[in-house]
Amino acid sequence: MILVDRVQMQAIDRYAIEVLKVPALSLVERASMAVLKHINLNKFGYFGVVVGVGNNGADGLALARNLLARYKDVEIFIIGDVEKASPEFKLNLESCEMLCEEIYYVESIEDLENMEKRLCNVNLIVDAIFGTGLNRPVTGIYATVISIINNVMKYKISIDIPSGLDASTGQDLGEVVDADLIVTMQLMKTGLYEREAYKRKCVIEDIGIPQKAIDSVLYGLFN
Ligand SMILES: NC(=O)C1=CN([C@@H]2O[C@H](COP(=O)(O)OP(=O)(O)OC[C@H]3O[C@@H](n4cnc5c(N)ncnc54)[C@H](O)[C@@H]3O)[C@@H](O)[C@H]2O)[C@@H](O)CC1
Ligand SMILES: [K+]
Repeated sequence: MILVDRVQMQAIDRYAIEVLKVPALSLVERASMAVLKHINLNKFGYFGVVVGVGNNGADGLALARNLLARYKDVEIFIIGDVEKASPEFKLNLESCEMLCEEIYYVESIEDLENMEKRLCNVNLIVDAIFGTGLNRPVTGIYATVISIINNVMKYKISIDIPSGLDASTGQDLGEVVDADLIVTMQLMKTGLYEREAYKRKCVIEDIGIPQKAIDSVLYGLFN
């Protein structure tokens, strides 16, 4: 099995997008469909999707859009400054806004209380706050959001990595989402592999990153 750390995964993503011209939006879409594949839609019908504003959040919004397209009930909670969001996030948000009336921006104590109350009603929580972009301790509102997610006793799926976990070292960078299932994209991350408790809950899904991007970054081929 190939293992990659955070920096290697980011370099592979970048190579695929910038050198091999794979559209970032198509990777995000594939990531969302990879997660959807692991959701039993006969069992789960009401979803809380909690997103940060990077591409992990974009994966979450694309998943929300695909669930909404199937007439599922979805509530979306956004943490962070949308002005600074990635283009893939913004595009998916525009579509979610057309399909979903339940989009909540979590900024204040009241917003946190509202989120907690609402998450108690859903059947499944999707964690799309941080992925490989997490590079420092989780503090403030992010830490509170993760502890609320952990306190709500619902089935939880983390996209790529449980938010709060260091993708390279497997260290908890503060609060970490206690996921029931982790759908990690394209390659196993060292941080997940090092921690038995996370490794057990992990599935790896191909999202269409060409092998050439992996060979170039990991083995210096094609440079
Ligand atoms: N690069 C790409 O285009 C792709 C990314 N994908 C997804 O996107 C993720 C990576 O996306 P991003 O690089 O946008 O990063 P993330 O979405 O993981 O993180 C978003 C941003 O959070 C900020 N941040 C980091 N640590 C923080 C902290 N402790 N508190 C507050 N903010 C913090 C960083 O500035 C970071 O850019 C992957 O894990 C994967 O899920 C893949 O789905 C497909 C392709
Ligand atoms: K995540």
